[in-house]
Amino acid sequence: MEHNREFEIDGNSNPIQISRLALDIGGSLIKLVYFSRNSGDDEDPPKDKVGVSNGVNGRLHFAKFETAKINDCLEFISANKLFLGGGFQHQENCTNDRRFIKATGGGAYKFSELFKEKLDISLEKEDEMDCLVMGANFLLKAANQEAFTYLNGQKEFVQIDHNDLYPYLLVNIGSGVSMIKVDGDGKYERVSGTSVGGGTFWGLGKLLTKCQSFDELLELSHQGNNRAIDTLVGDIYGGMDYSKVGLSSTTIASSFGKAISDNKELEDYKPEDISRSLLRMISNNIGQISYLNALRFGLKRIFFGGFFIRGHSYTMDTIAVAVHFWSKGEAKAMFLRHEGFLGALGAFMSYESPSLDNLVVNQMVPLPVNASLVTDTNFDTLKGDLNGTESIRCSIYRA
Ligand SMILES: Nc1ncnc2c1ncn2[C@@H]1O[C@H](COP(=O)(O)OP(=O)(O)O)[C@@H](O)[C@H]1O
Ligand SMILES: CC(C)(COP(=O)(O)O)[C@@H](O)C(=O)NCCC(=O)O
Repeated sequence: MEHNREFEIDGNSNPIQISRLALDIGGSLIKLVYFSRNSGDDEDPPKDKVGVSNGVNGRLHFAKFETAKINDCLEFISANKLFLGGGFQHQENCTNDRRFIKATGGGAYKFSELFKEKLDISLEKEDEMDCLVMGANFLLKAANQEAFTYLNGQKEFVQIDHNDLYPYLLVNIGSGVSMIKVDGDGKYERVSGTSVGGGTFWGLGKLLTKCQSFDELLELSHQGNNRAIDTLVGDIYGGMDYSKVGLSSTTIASSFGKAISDNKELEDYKPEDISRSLLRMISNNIGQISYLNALRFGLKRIFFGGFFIRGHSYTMDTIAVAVHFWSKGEAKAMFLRHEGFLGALGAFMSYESPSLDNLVVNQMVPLPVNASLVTDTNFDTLKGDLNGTESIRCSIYRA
């Protein structure tokens, strides 16, 4: 049995002690969150009011892998010995030294045997919605500069009032989309969802453009013009607005509508235009359904997470405009810097056992006022897109 073992990862010269790893194994991506206490860290541990050390400094690391390449993920965990830190054995029963990792998402069930077989690790399953909500609540309360609005190309961080956070709508855009009304810590209801999500964009986009990666497809959308394929109100109304019902000539009347009448084949359209229309169609649709659900429950704030967003300006702009348009400015779309890691963070925080490490980690959840996440100086918050393989400095305090 190896507890609190120190070892090196990432070629860093400082010994790093990994004390927690959690996974979110989704339909498209596997997300990893792990905490390291870096013994080379020159900062003093956090102290309480009377100067007693009451926490640890360290780093939260984020990484992701395509679910289809799960073997790369297993190799990463194994090569970096991420499962060897303290607390990975069942502490409440000393005779049981089964190694386990907290895991959420459908893959925690699907790949359970594979983890056992390849790494001799049991996946301790945590409910996906529980984890999403736990991760979102934690970030909204504990992390600095986490939530932001995006309108007219401007990103603006939102100061979250901890006493006025609930209720809100959490929209997680992964392979599919879940919409969750959140009323408090552990208090939520999944009120809606749609199968037209990130998997749809990537799947259809791959078929229609022959792109080989999600990033390529997203990059293409930058250069495209959706008017080449979408039918606009003006196309139907002879260049005019349909002002009586509030539709301007530039509003999309029918996504991909031009493909019917253009008498063109798929090859006649530019892949960048296809990508742009697809991204717009899906983002618009999600924005609209989200707003309708917010309206259903009288919610004014909608937080969007999930890796579909990828801090991509056009995606966020489309979603924000859809929410603004349909709500006539009443509801607000907000995005999260750690968008894709909500579930993994929730799983990370669900460890429970009485060692110091566990105690410290557990304190992150109920006592967010005392927990602060400090942004790594290497990470430019304004550029966004925490893409995986980054880390953030993190001080975790006890009460
Ligand atoms: N590198 C990538 N590879 C595949 N999909 C990606 C990538 N980056 C972002 N995505 C988008 O993110 C979606 C998955 O989001 P995520 O929140 O991880 O959901 P899931 O838990 O279903 O895997 C994909 O369907 C795709 O739209
Ligand atoms: C089944 C899921 C919760 C799985 O989560 P994911 O891996 O997509 O993040 C999600 O894909 C979803 O909510 N789909 C939409 C199903 C529906 O409400 O129609």
